[in-house]
Amino acid sequence: MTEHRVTVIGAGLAGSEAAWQLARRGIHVDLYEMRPQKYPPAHHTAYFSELVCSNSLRAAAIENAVGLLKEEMRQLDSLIISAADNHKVPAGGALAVDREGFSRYITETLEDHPLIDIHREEVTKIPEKGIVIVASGPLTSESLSHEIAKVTGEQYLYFYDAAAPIVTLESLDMTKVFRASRYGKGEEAYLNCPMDQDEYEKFYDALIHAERAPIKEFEKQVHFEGCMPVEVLASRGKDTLLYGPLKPVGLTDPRTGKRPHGVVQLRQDNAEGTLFNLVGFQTNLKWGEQKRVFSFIPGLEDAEFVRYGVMHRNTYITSPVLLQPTLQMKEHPRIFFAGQITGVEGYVESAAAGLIAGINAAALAKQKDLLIFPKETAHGALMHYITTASTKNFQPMNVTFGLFPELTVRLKGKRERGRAQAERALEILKEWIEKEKICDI
Ligand SMILES: Cc1cc2nc3c(=O)[nH]c(=O)nc-3n(C[C@H](O)[C@H](O)[C@H](O)COP(=O)(O)OP(=O)(O)OC[C@H]3O[C@@H](n4cnc5c(N)ncnc54)[C@H](O)[C@@H]3O)c2cc1C
Repeated sequence: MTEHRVTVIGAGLAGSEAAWQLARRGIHVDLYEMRPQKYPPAHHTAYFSELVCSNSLRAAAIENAVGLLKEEMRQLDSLIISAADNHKVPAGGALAVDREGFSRYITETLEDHPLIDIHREEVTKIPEKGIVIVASGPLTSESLSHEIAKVTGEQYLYFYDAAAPIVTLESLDMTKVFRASRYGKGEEAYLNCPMDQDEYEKFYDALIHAERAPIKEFEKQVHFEGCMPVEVLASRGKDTLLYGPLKPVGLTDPRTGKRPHGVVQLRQDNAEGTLFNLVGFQTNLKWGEQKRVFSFIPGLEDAEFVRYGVMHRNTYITSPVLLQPTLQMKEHPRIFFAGQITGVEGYVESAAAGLIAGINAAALAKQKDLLIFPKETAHGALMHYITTASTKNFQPMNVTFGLFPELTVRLKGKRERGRAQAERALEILKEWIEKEKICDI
C-alpha cells in the first residue's frame, strides 16, 4: 500500500486541528511549528494552539452562530473542541478554558500520535511537491509571507486588517435609510443614512470622545495612509468628515427632498445582500464604544453588528479569488490554506477551517471526492462567505447567522431564529455526514 503523507505548516488552532483530522484518517503528517525556535510577536509558549489573547471560545449555546459552529465541530470529532470541553472553566454562557491545560492537551495528543512527525523549525518555502496545508496564522513569519506572496500573487496577500464594521440589513431602520448612488449614477448600490446638523454634531461629539483600543507595540509599524481610523480623521476638525466619508454631495434625501448635512453610506458586503459595511469607518474604537457611538447614526439605532471595525496586524489572503470552498487553491489544488490566513476571524473559526482543510487533504491523498459543506451549516456558511465575498474590500469574518441562507419561515425573536437556524444546520449536517461517510475518508 502507498503511504499517504501531508505537510502541515503551523501548529496553531488550524494546523493542530488539520493534523488531527488527517492522522485519524490514517494519513501520515509532517507538522511544522517554528516555536520555540522563533516566536510570532503575540505568542509566549512552545505549546501548540496557544490562545494568544482571551481564554474564551465565545458563546456556548447553539442559538449563537459560534456556539453552533462548536457543536458541529463536536459532531466531527474536533481535537480543539474536545480539548476545550476537557479544560473548561466557569464563564457564564461562554466556553472558556484553562489556557495552559487546553494547549498542553492538544500538544501531548499530537506528540503522542504515531502518525504525526513533529518538526520544530521555521518553514521558509512551500514544498514543491506533495499535499500541503498552510496554517501559519495572522502573524506568519516574514520569510514564509514572501513565499506565500509568490504563490498567491503579491496583490492577494494582506499584512494588516483595517476593517469597517458590518451590520445586518434586517436590523436597520429603513424608514430613515434610503437607497441611492451619488448623482444617481448606475444602480442604487448604496444604503444612505442622512443626518441633519444637530444629528451630525451629536454623533461627532460622541465619536471624538469615545474610548479607543490600545495599539500593541508590534502593531505600531502598521501603515494607515489612505486608511485612517474614522475617529482620527474626525479629530482633525469638526467638518473634516463632511469632506471625507460623510460627504453628502450628489445625494437627496427622499423624505425632505434636500441634500442632507452629512451622509453615512453602507455598502453591500455579501452576495446575498443581507450584510452591509459602513464605508470609510475603519476604526480603532473599543467594540462596546462602536455600538454606542454608531447608534447615533440615523437608521442604525438598533443595528446588529456582525463584525466590529478593527485595525491590527493580520496576514491573510484574498480567498474569494484564490480558494475553493474545499480550502484548496484554485490554481494549485495540492496546496490548502487553513485558519485565520484564509480570512476567517477568531479561534473557533480558525480551528473549523483547519478541520475542513484536514478532511479534504485526507480525501485528496486517498484520491476520493473532496467535500463542500452544505451552506446551511456554520462550516458551509463560513466557507461560502470567504470564497464568494466581494474581493474589493475582503476582510476577515467571524461566523454569524447573517451568513446563512434565510429560513423559509419568518420568526420574530433573535433567539428563536438562532435556534431554528441551528436545528436546521445540525439536521442537515447529520444526514450529510452519513451520506458522505466522512468518518471513513
Ligand atoms: C494579537 C492577537 C490577538 C487575538 N485575540 C483573539 C481572541 O481573543 N479571540 C479570538 O477568537 N481570536 C483572536 N485572535 C484571532 C485569531 O483567532 C487567532 O490569531 C488564532 O490563533 C488564529 O489561529 P491560526 O491557527 O490561524 O493561527 P495561530 O494560532 O497563530 O497559529 C499559527 C502557527 O504557525 C506558526 N508559524 C508561523 N509562521 C511559521 C513558519 N514560517 N514556520 C512554522 N511555523 C510557523 C506560529 O508559531 C503559530 O503557532 C487574535 C489574533 C491576534 C493576532
